[in-house]
Amino acid sequence: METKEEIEFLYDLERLLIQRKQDLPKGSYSTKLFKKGIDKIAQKLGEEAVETIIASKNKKDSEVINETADLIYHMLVLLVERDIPLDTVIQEMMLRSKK
Ligand SMILES: N=c1c2ncn([C@@H]3O[C@H](COP(=O)(O)OP(=O)(O)OP(=O)(O)O)[C@@H](O)[C@H]3O)c2ncn1[C@@H]1O[C@H](COP(=O)(O)O)[C@@H](O)[C@H]1O
Repeated sequence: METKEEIEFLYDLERLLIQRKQDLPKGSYSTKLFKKGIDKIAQKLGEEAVETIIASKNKKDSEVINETADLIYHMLVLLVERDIPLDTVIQEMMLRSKK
């Protein structure tokens, strides 16, 4: 299973989202979310979670994968909005795995 490249991609995306939040370039969906703020971002995360749940029950794997990708993207946007590094979440999960 490939892991390093995929995890690196998530960190690259986190860095890109931090840039989006700082620069707010036009035509960027992330800019739109950062301009609207935490209420909109949290709402989108909730919607994507519900869509993932629905897909998991009666849809093809490809739809579950699509919805999960939307969910993870919006989760990263939420973490960036809150200035919480992805690292700190992963470190919390690593702590749990040692218990
Ligand atoms: N991974 C994603 C990603 N996943 C989902 N989405 C967007 O999330 C939206 C979800 O669709 P919806 O129908 O729920 O939302 P909508 O109707 O477009 O918008 P709302 O009015 O509901 O907010 C779509 O517009 C998708 O394009 C994403 N937008 C961006 N990225 C990544 O973020 C990077 C930066 O993107 P920009 O900020 O757009 O340049 C891209 O290169 C990608 O790697």
